[in-house]
Amino acid sequence: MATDSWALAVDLQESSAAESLSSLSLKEDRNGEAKEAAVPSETPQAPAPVKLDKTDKPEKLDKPDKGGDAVDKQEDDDKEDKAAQSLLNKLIRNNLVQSTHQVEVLQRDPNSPLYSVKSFEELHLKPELLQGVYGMGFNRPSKIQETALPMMLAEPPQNLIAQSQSGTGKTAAFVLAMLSRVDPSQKHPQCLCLSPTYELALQTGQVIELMGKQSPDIKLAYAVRGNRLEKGQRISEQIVIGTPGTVMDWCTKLRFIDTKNIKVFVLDEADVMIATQGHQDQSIRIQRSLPPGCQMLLFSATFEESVWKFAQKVVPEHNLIKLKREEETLDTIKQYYVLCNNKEEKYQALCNIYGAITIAQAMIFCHTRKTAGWLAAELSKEGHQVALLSGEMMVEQRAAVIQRFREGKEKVLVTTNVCARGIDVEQVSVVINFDLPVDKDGNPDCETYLHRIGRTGRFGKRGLAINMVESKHSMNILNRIQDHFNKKVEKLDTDDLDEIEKITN
Ligand SMILES: Nc1ncnc2c1ncn2[C@@H]1O[C@H](COP(=O)(O)OP(=O)(O)OP(=O)(O)O)[C@@H](O)[C@H]1O
Repeated sequence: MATDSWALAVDLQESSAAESLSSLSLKEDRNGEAKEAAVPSETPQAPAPVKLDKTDKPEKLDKPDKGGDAVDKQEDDDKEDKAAQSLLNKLIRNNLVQSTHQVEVLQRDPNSPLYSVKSFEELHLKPELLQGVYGMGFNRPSKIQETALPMMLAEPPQNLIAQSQSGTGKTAAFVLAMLSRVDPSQKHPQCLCLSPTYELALQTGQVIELMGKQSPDIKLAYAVRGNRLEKGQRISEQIVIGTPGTVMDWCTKLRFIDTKNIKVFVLDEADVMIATQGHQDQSIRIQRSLPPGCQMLLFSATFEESVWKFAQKVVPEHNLIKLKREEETLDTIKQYYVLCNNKEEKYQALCNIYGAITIAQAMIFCHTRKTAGWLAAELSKEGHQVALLSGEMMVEQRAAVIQRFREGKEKVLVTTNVCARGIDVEQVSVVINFDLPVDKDGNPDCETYLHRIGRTGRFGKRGLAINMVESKHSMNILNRIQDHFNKKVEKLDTDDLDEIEKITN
């Protein structure tokens, strides 16, 4: 592995979904109301069902048939159909427009070829992995995939520390790298992946299972709390995913995992990892038990000083992919704030937002369990399908709540910080910070802010983040968050329905 570092700015133009827009076709029901946007099979991801909101509906839907001249009526209908069609196209476009970013790539090996991989084919993946990728509806790699995959798959293996915005495909990138390196004929652990939470371990496990669907000989084991093995048992699965505490026990104390053949070690969501007491030390201990030459890969959406120090400790001699601060927030996520005086006013603002725009699914973040419980109850009374997720629930219960939300059984998820990070639900179009994220000293928690708003705007989709500001103090917090990311958060007057509607344009 080479040692010098150099920098390269790459223009990130994720064009695949944008290109596919032109081929979207529309289905209408008998009323002319949009039911769904049908997407041809080569489109990388299915768009969220698109609905016309009340005011956007073509007049035809509300007007009684006046009778009269059939030709005039036909012309009227045609015009209205066109208007409906163009409106729908706009909505679909808004939901799918992809983002352009600048990624700064600092790579340690000046001689390494400058890859700009344009397709998954060019990565020379095994055919069954290519099938797995396409089977998930991925057409083209995202920038982080395009940039990181050649480094991760290079021979001899190279270490990597990589940052990319929330929802840009980091998980898919390292899953592909792990699956590529496994020798299916060898029945022992070869790849070890650490996730900071039980929920994230399960979610990443699902991605491994999906992507590895065409590789039936590659098996996966979950090293998470509650998963018990017999004393003396040895894991034969080639990939192990788990949380640091359990993985450490399985590697050291219980010896279920033989680490001597591990060739890839992945540390996901490093910023979340180090925020949890004990995880940092456990991760380092696990890393030290791995054989020399094991490839180390570390991913994070943010890189505060502490994350950076930790990353350097666990990933020596690394390549580096890093974002500039102002690129950390995604332009596809529009950010607003609403001024309120108390929690009742915040609740009213929320109702006004729901009254004005169509929201596929929303996540609402509260500071305390008490507020979360109150808000969930109020929203349920209004007839919303609400799920409540908070820290005191058992991990299995939490995973079940997230799964139901993912399946769309509930449309609103009210939560404390438990769910701020990593959870991937494609249909979340709005994130509401009912309370702004602060740390235990009451200072703005910018990392958590970034993770929370990153629950929407997944993979280039458009998203809305709305912050409820309740006092001068919380305005001050928001100002500091704006300064941190060098991004303006616009004011929104939720008493003005027209203004709320505009934010979806
Ligand atoms: N190349 C691709 N084409 C289309 N969709 C993709 C592609 N790669 C990933 N996705 C989808 O985009 C979404 C976000 O991807 P992923 O979870 O890998 O992002 P992430 O960067 O790990 O997010 P986070 O930082 O929040 O953990 C997922 O639903 C995933 O299936």
